[in-house]
Formats: sequence, C-alpha cells, structure tokens
Amino acid sequence: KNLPPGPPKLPIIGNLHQLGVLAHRSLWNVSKKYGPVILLHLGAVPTVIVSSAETARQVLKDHDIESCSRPLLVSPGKLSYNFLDIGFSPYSDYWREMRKVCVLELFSNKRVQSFRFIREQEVDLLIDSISDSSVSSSPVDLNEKLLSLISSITCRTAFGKKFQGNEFDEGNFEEVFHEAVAVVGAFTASDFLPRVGWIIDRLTGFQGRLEKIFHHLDVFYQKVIDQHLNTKHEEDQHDILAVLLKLVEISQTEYGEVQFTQDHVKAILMNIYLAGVESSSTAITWAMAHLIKEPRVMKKVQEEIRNCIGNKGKVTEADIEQLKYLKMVVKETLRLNPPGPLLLPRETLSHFKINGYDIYPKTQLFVNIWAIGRDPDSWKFPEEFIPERFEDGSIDYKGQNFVFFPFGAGRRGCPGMNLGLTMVELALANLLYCFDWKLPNGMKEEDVDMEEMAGIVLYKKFPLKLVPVRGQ
Ligand code: HEM
Repeated sequence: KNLPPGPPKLPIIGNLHQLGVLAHRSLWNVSKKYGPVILLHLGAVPTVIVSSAETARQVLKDHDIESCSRPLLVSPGKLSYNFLDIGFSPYSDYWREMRKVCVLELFSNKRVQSFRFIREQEVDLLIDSISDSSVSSSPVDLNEKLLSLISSITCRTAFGKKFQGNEFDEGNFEEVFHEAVAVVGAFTASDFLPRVGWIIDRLTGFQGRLEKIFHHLDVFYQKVIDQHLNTKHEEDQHDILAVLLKLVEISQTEYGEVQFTQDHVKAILMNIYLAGVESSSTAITWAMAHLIKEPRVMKKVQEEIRNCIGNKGKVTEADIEQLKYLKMVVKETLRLNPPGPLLLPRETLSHFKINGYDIYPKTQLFVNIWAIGRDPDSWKFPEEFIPERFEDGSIDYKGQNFVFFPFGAGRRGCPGMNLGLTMVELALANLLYCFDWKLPNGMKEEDVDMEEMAGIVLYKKFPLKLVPVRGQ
C-alpha cells in the first residue's frame, strides 16, 4: 500500500482533535506540512483531504465516478428520511434517478425563471425596509436581513407562502430551521466512533436535539403538504411543493424506478431549504464585508451599476447580465469565502490513485476549496480582494477549472447553482444601486472583522452592521 502521508493518530479518536474549530484552516495547515493529498483518521473513518487544483482535478474529473458517493452520516440520514434526498444520499440508481428528476423539474432554467417575480418582489421589500433605517441613519444588521430575504424567497418558491416568526405552531420558524441547519452541519460522535459514539451523542444531548428537530420539521412539512392537497384550486399552485406532489401522483407512470412518496417530498424540501438559504445569504454578507473594506472596489462596482441602470429605480434580473464587474465581485467573494469550504463530504466506491497514492473504497473524501482559493501557486496576492483577477473571463463556475469551483464539480456538483447565483447577484446589485454604505460611528475599514464560523456553511461570525445612505 502506498497510503497518503498524514500526521500520527491517537488511539480511538485518531486525528479528530486536529480538525479544530475551523476544519478547512486546520487541514490547510496540515497539508502545508504533508502535501496536497493527506490521510487522516477521524475516529474509525479513514479520510483523505486534497488541497490543490491538480489533485482536485484528479478526484473530481478523472475519478469522479469512483468518488461520488456520500458517507451515511447520522443527522443528514435522519432529516432526509433515511437518505431519500439528493444531497446526502449515497451514489446509487436511486440517487441518479432522483437527481435527474430534480434537475429537470426543480432546477431547470425554465423553473428558476418562473420564480423571478418572487425574487424581485422580495428584494423590493428588503430595499423598502432598509430605506426606513436610512432615514434614521441607523445601522442595519446585514446578516439578519439577508438571511430573512433568502428565507422568504425560498419559502415562497418552495411552499407557496412565507413562514416567519411565530406563525408556525411548532415554534419560531426561523429558529426551527436554524437549529436544523446547526444539527445537520455538526460533527457527531456516532459518525466516527462506531461502537461508543451513540452513547456520547446521548450523553451530550445531541440525539435528543436531533429527534426533536426531526419531529418539528416533520409536523411542519405535513401541514404544508395537507394544506396543498386540500386546496381546491390546484392549478393556482406553482410552487415547488406543488410540483413535487404532482410527482407523487404520477411517479409510477413517468418516473419508472423511483416511486415518489410524501417522505421523498419532505426530504427534497429539506435539501432545498438547508442547501439554498444559508449558502446564498452568507455569500451576499461576505461580499458586502469585502466591499466596505475596499472602498476602491465599492466605488467601481457602484459606478458600473448606476451607469448601467440610470434612473430606473431598481435593478432587475434582466439587467444583471450587463454587470460584468459585479459578477467579478461575486466570484472574488466565493474564492475567498466559499460557503462550502470542504464541499460536501464524499465517499469512495472503489480503489484509485491520486498523485500515485492508493485511495481505497469507503474512504471519506474532502476537497479543500478554501485552501485551493488561496493557493499562491494559482493566485497572485491570494489574500487580497481583487475582482479584476477574473477580468479575462477564462474562469467560470462550471467546475472545469480546478483553481475555482465554489459549487463543486462532477456528478455531485451543486444543482442549485443558477438559482443561488441569481439570488446573490440580484440582491447585491440592488443593495449597491440603492444605497451608499457607511461604517457605524468611529469604525474604520480595518476594524471590520472577517472572522469565520463553521456550520453547514462558512458564516461570517459577527454581524455585519452598516449604515445605509439612500443614493438614487
Ligand atoms: C451561493 C449559493 C450556493 C453555493 C455556494 C452552493 C454550493 C454547493 C456545494 C459546494 C455543494 C457540494 C458539491 C460537491 O459535493 O461537489 C452543493 C451541493 C448541493 N447544493 Fe448547492 N450551493 C448554493 C446554492 C444552492 C441552492 C440555492 C440550492 C437549491 C435550492 C442548492 C442545492 C444543492 C443540492 C441539492 C446539493 C447536493 C447535490 C448532490 O449531492 O447531488 N444549492 N452546493
């Protein structure tokens, strides 16, 4: 065996202690010492981490089929009704069929376009609410505002209506989903310590949290499903849930292998909310944080938008294509702060080699795109925010260029990329068009902290509070 190198491990926990609070950073440091392919043991689970463009290409392109499964993790398994979703489900005929159906029915350009009016309406509401703060010159908590924006868009798109605050009987809607996000993104003992892990998860209360959140979500999904089924004017329903319920009706005739049930519907709804909301809202927050720290870039992108839109009053989705520099700002943000810094964990299906090292089946695999985005071999001044580096247009999002692929690549790449980018670009463009932004009293650009917090996505740890000044 020619196994990849890695640091020595401890009994039982292996290298778990080396993950630290921000695993992508700790793993980057380990790979600086041992090279771009390293082997760690997370408890009992052999885990390979690749951290260079070349090794990522080998995994996601040359060996995509050998490495495109997912490990059977406890929390995602529970919340996906035993892997009936597409994000956490292992590679199988079932997953292939489900992904095909979802890409066709839920993530197609046509479907994304059909929800355009919802995105534009919700962005208008956001701008109105920020305008109120601009009158009183009070700071706006952008983390909170943007999470609420993307949550509202997603709820209306997925369920046909917004659920905010206490309108949801099982508790505060945002809190319930926030807890679901925390639970699904957590490293649990059962995933790494097969015999004793479940005892630890019981003792720490994790198991109880998981059961409780599963119950709350299940009651919620069932309610919205029942409401949909009981609505007389079915033709009025154009949301994703209506599309999914239609699939339940016709699954046997049209979708051969997969027999769609209400549990499948619930699992997909979980994917859409959990995968879409925090990743997109967090990307906009990071973009605003970089821009406020870099007045040169802020000025340039605002000039582009304002010159292009003139006095129209707002930016619509049709305008976005012309905003080339805005697109570069979004790319540069996703290079430095990819919402999924290690992608989602993969699991290998068969033996293959990376850089000559043997990778065996049932190995967990992480691709450290956060490290690849800061690799000095690929990027000049990697720590600096310079959108112009994307000027020549040679680097796109399609997962073909392995120096930059914030949506992953290959078979498991993000199917919600177009939807995510559309929401990010539209919201950001309007925030920049409608307002000038200032730091609260006494703060300087260098005081804006860029500390990260790990979860299902890489959050900005502290709220970004900025004062809006109404421009046009
Ligand atoms: C800025 C926004 C977003 C970013 C950066 C992002 C990023 C990612 C990444 C890195 C992965 C893992 C890819 C891999 O393992 O190779 C992923 C998977 C996924 N994303 Fe996204 N995503 C975003 C928005 C969305 C949205 C809006 C949705 C749906 C509404 C979505 C749905 C999914 C699903 C279902 C998967 C699992 C795919 C599979 O395993 O087959 N994402 N995303």
